[in-house]
Amino acid sequence: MTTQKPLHAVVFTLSLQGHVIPSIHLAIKLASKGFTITFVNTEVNHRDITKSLCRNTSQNDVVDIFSAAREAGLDIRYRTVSVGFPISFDRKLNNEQFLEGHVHVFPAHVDELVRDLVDSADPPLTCLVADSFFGWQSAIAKKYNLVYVSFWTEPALVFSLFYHLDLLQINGHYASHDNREDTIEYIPGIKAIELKDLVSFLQDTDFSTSMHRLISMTSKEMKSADFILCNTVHELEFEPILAIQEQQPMYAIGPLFPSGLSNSKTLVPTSLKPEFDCTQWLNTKPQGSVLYVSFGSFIPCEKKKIDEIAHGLLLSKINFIWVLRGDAVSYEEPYVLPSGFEDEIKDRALIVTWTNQIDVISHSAIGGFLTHCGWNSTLESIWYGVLMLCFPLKADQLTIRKLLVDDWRIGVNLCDKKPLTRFEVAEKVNVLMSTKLDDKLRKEMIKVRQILKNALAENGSSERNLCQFVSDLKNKIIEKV
Ligand SMILES: O=c1ccn([C@@H]2O[C@H](COP(=O)(O)OP(=O)(O)O[C@H]3O[C@H](CO)[C@@H](O)[C@H](O)[C@H]3O)[C@@H](O)[C@H]2O)c(=O)[nH]1
Repeated sequence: MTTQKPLHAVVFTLSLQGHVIPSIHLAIKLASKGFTITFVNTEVNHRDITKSLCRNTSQNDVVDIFSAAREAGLDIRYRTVSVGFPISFDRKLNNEQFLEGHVHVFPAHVDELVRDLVDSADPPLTCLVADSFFGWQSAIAKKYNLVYVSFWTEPALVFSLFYHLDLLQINGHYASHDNREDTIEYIPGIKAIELKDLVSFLQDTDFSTSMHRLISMTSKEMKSADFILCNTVHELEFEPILAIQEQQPMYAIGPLFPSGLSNSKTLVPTSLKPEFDCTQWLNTKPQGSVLYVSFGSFIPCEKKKIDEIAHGLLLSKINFIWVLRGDAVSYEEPYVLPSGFEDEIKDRALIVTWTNQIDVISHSAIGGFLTHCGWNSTLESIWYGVLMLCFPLKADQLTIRKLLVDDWRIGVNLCDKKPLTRFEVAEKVNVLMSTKLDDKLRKEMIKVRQILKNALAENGSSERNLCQFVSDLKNKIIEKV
């Protein structure tokens, strides 16, 4: 039996910038393969995207972020869902409460929306695609007889760590009070990883928190997915991918970027904050002379370290753009730069609260990226061949640093010697910015960049994997009806 109607998938994303961006690009990719997509943004994401576009709307006005995509011929519908808190609820200041609601209250709102789609959508809803970090996907998919696709926005290596949480636990490397210094060599598809390179949450000694309940649920949810989509590239991470594929169908379909990257003003707005345009300033700077500094969208850094980075940038004498969020060091109090800093750097630096990162790192004036090693920033930097000075803060960033510096050798560690000093910052920035074309680091970057480009080329691995996924999904749906 074949189905004539297009596949209809509902896509759910988290209220986090680093997850919304790849989820939107995934939705566009699936729609471009003929899917009907209902993309569900949280109300908070929707409000922030709308605000960042400076539209004059009230909370109830639904500005459909996919309208241009639809005009371009894609069947993407747009809905919003409450996460169970009033829109004014500050997630950053009440994280425990938020995570509890995420697991216990949010699912009721999701259920209501999915039920409505199941009852009325045309073409009929057949598939639920959701970020892997929810706790309710498999139950809702099962209830409505939908195929469940888990979407992983981080490297496959990190997926594998969460997937094998039970192994880590049995061996005393998770949820254990021993601070063992061993190298972990028993996870299928991971040759060796040191404890310090595990995702920060897996190194916690207090695992009674909501975050740890969520981690445990995530690990279980992954195993009940019909399919797993991962924003990575097979050739870069084939060992963990092949090991997972022995258990479940996993497809590396990354990097998930705006369609037609040459024009970063994509069909669909993805930014949760207003963007400051840096391109005019960059146009005045010589090629490769500017360091881009950004630590992602929400994790704060210790004030002492940010102060050392500020002084180190001063000492380095390098041009730089620094995305310094108001909450760079704390959600309670805005960060204040050392006195006199802005006067001293005014001819060679630009400090902004948010920008269009792709516009910045694709600019020829950029010569390096001081990054927190978020996975999106990492993929974007590789795509544009920008060398990275790695300063992971938390979460998977510690593991991504290992990939960049130890495995692929395309990044430099910022903090080798603890504590971080301004002198180390200045020294490493200068080393990074003076890297020559024939240096090993740059040669390795060219190779890794080519792997990413090949993956997205016609008949490249990510393209093939996506087509394979669509075909396997169709078969699964036929099996289900
Ligand atoms: O001024 C800025 C700064 C960032 N970005 C974009 O924001 C995204 C940031 O994503 P990422 O680099 O992954 O960092 P986080 O926001 O910290 O992302 C979270 O989500 C990622 C994917 O799951 C994880 O790898 C990170 O550790 C986690 O903190 C990227 O696409 C950037 O291009 C901008 O557009 N403008």
